[in-house]
Amino acid sequence: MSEPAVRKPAVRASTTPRKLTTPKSPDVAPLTRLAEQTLAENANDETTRPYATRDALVAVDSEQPPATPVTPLPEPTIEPVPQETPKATAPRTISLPAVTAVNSKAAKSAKEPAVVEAPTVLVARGLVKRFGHNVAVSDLDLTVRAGSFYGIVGPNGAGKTTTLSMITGLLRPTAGNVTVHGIDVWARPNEAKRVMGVLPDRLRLFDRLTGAQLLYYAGTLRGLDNDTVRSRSADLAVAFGLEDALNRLVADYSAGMTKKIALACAMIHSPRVLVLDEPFESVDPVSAVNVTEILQKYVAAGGTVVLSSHGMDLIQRVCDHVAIIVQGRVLAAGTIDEVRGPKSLEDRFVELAGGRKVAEGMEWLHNFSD
Ligand SMILES: Nc1ncnc2c1ncn2[C@@H]1O[C@H](COP(=O)(O)OP(=O)(O)OP(=O)(O)O)[C@@H](O)[C@H]1O
Repeated sequence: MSEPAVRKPAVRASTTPRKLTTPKSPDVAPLTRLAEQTLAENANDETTRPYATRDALVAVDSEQPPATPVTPLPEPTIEPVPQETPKATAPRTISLPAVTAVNSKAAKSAKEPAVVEAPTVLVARGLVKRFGHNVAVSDLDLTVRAGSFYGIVGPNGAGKTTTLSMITGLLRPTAGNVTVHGIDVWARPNEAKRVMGVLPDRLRLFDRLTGAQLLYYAGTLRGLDNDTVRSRSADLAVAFGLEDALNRLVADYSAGMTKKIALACAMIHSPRVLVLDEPFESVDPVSAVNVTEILQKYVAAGGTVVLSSHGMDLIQRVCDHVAIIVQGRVLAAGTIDEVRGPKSLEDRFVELAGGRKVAEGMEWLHNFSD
């Protein structure tokens, strides 16, 4: 079968694969190695294979298949992707509120110029989504650059999930267009989906499979061979703390475990872009730290993460860029420091989202019924 071709954009890893320091947590070491190796390998691979298919990433005990035997799925047919120069898309400047003071952390500021210089990997222009009379997303623009850790925040019902669903080819826009790595998501959805790993909101998994089977299914669907799927599944299980759960049905997983196995499925083919809708929802603090570290190293190796979250502290700490969406529109976008100005991101968010509401007329709640 001929290998599909996807044009490799210039990302930081393509020139000088960055050497990562030994991770603090031994749990994420295998995945760190995986991300580093596969991204560097992809970047240097001029035959432009969409997924890294290393023969032996990490030593795997082939004597330890998933407890429930898995019938290998037939090799999926993957359409060749024509070599194509991505359209030079001039990023539209989203007007930012005047920033009078910047309270930047040295480390964050140091990496921002590199991100700003990087090529665009995700461009959304004029996105609109109407559900009947309800306009969920209204003329929304978004530009994400390679190697960026991009946060999307907004109040409930702001249109974050709707936006991410349109970006990832899961929900057809009423108007507008999206390109990922120069590929028009809605004109060439199969090609666009190959370069993305997606964690949708309220994802319905095939939960009558075990975790191992689900990972196997995800990896095989993405065109990985048996050995690679097994080795990566083992790495991902360790990284997400799911080793002991791999042989249990996903239906019996807790909410956080389900989120983590879905996240693992999104990452197994080492995509260039990860689009994650509320990846930390229900995830315990220790796992959240591990997941964050994995994503940070993925970004450091040249990957791009776009995630939505209600965790302002997390976004401020982890992301280099943020967009605040309110009522389906981007009200502010840019580096974290540009958007928040002299305030905390949370205060800026609350201000843009309409301010805090003072709860009045709730005296009945203080007169207990018993
Ligand atoms: N399938 C649908 N049919 C009708 N309306 C929808 C549908 N999906 C979303 N909406 C509406 O679109 C708007 C945006 O919803 P969306 O789920 O994108 O918000 P969100 O920012 O992700 O919210 P949250 O933070 O609560 O997850 C809401 O008014 C919602 O009711």
